This record gives sequence, C-alpha cells and structure tokens, in this order.
Amino acid sequence: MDKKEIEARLKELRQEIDRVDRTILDCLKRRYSIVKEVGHLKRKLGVEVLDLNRERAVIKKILEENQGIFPENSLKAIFLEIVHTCRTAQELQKVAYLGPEATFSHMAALKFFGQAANFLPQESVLDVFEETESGRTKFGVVPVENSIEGTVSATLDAFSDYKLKVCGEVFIPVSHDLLNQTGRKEDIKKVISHPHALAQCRKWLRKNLPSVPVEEVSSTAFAARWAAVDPSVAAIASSLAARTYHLQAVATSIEDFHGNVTRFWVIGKESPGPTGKDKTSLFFSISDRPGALFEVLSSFAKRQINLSKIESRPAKNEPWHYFFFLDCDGHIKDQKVKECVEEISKICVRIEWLGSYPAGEEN
Ligand SMILES: O=C(O)C(=O)C[C@]1(C(=O)O)C=C[C@@H](O)C=C1
Repeated sequence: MDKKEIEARLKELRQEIDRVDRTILDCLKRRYSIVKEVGHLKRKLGVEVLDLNRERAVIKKILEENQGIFPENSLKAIFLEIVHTCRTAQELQKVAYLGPEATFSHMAALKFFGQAANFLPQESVLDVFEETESGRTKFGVVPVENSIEGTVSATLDAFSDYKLKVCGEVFIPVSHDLLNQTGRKEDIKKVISHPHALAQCRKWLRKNLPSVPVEEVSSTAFAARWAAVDPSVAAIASSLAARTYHLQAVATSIEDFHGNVTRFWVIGKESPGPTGKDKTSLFFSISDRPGALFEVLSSFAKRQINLSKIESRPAKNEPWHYFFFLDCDGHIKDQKVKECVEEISKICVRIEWLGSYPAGEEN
C-alpha cells in the first residue's frame, strides 16, 4: 500500500467507526426508553423497580456472550454504567453515604450504584441509618470492616436501633496519599486524617515526618477539605479526594501494609432475593451457660455452612453481656441456611436477621 492508499483506507475505517458509534448511540437510546417502559409496568404491578439480581444476570450474560473477545473488565465497567444509567429512566435512586464528598464510602457508593444516582453525604454512620430508615433516601452506604483495623463498631451497633437490612456488599481497596496544596513536604506543619488512616500510615509518618504533629478528624475527605483551605496542613486521603479538592500529592500509597481493603454494606428496607452466590448476616445473643455458643456454631458446621466472620460486641444495656455478629455463605431462602437459622433461634435469647445479599467482588 502506498501512502495515498493508506490514507484512503484510514478515512474509510474512520467513517466505519462513525457509523458503528451511531449504531451504539441508537441502541443506547432504545435501551433507555425500553427500561423506562419496564419501570412503568413494574410500578403498575406494585413491584420494586430496582432489581439487583436482574442487573447481575444482564452483566453475566453479556460477559458470557463476549467470550473474552472485548477486554472483559472494560466490558463489565461499560455495561455496569449502561445499566446504572438506564435505571435513572425509571427513578433516580437517592443514596446516603458517610461523607463528605470523596470518602471511601463515596467510592463504595459509586462502585455499587454507578455515576447516575443522587448521592447525599452524611456526617455520621448514624445519619446514614437515619436517612435510610426515614425513607428520605432509598439506600445507605456504610463501612463495616477494614482488613487491617477490624470492625467499624458504629455500623454494627446501629443495627440494634434501626430496622434496616443489608442489601449489598462492596469491597474497596484502600490506598492513602499524603496531600497538600503545593505537593511540597517542607510546607507541612501538621498531618490530619481519620484515626484509621493515621493508624494505617503510622510507620511511614514516623520515618518520613517524625517531628510533624498528627491530628485526628472525622474522615479522610474532611481532612482533604481542610487541607484545601489551610496551606500548613497535609491530609491523608484518597486519590478521589485529591481530584475533588484540587490537592497535590506529596507522596502516594503511603500505607504501611499494602492489600488493605474496606468492606462496605449497602443498607435499605429490603434484602434482595437469592442469586446463588450470597451471604447472610445475623446478630444474636445467647444465655450465659456452658456450650451455648458451641451449639450455635455446630448448627452451621453440621450443615457445611461456611462462616466468613464472627465477632462479639458488648450489649450496651447489660454489663458483661455480648451480642454476636455472624456472616455465613448462602441466602436465608436457601434450605440449609433457613433450617440452621430456625434451629439456632431456639438456642438464642435474641436473634435478628440483618439481611441476605449478593457477595461483593473483592477485586
Ligand atoms: O429488567 C428490569 O426489570 C429492568 O428494570 C431493566 C434493568 C436494566 O437496565 O437492565 C434496569 C433496572 C433494574 O434494576 C434491572 C434491570
């Protein structure tokens, strides 16, 4: 091919790309209006408009049909965004999260709901529960545990006061950057962040900024917002916070342990139905006698139900009494989980089903 022929072919291919793009756009518009009609019909039937299981099935089918030809992670991201955006043709979901903007909870909310939702930042975990229970938002997103720091007790404790269910799970890798207005280390007179973030970067701070004082604040994003107005302060926060508050990175990935992940729960009024890859969360209390906890646990063991977490929390109204929080594989509607919960209900003084929900993906 000579230069002229190559240029002609290039022009032809670009025209072909333009035609394909128009077809994609037509398909997107068509999909959007079909989903809108589906929404009307679902409302007429009186069924919940949001159907996370159906969404999962849609994405799964697309990935299967692709047979690995289009890069898989990108295809998934594209279709997640398409489905999330089409949802807005039915209703714009209101979602409360632990704010301010650009917290890891915000990242988790974006991962679960996509860009097209009405995200409402809240000042505390309790406010997220409050907004969701009052119905001012349909869902809430709260941190539940971190792979290094452990449980977020405010979240677990809130379940004893609010009648909400877990309806989803999201994992967000936590990587911290040190951010200030200039990106220069010499300008830092104080480092501020959420206590968990400070703890996760303790060694780095001791080695690199040994004489600089640190101060705890309510969130990493609050720290970033502060650094954006105070040139003497550096915040430990996410790269999303850096973009949101126009900060420069003094150093990136300063966490002492890599592979740090936070697990979030999406809370709402109802848990979704079974998908085949679910988790169930329970909280219970037992009588103070030998073997009571053993009996509960053996009920899971004899049915080969895997436990992914068990944790005790003090019962606030009675000193030296405890509640247990437990996560197991399976859905409450799966026969063996159902039987197990029925059996342990006879052993427990109190038992609450916190929800059954599709297991989140850790990558
Ligand atoms: O299939 C449905 O029930 C729809 O409403 C369509 C659709 C989609 O975009 O595929 C949109 C929202 C629901 O959460 C699930 C799926």
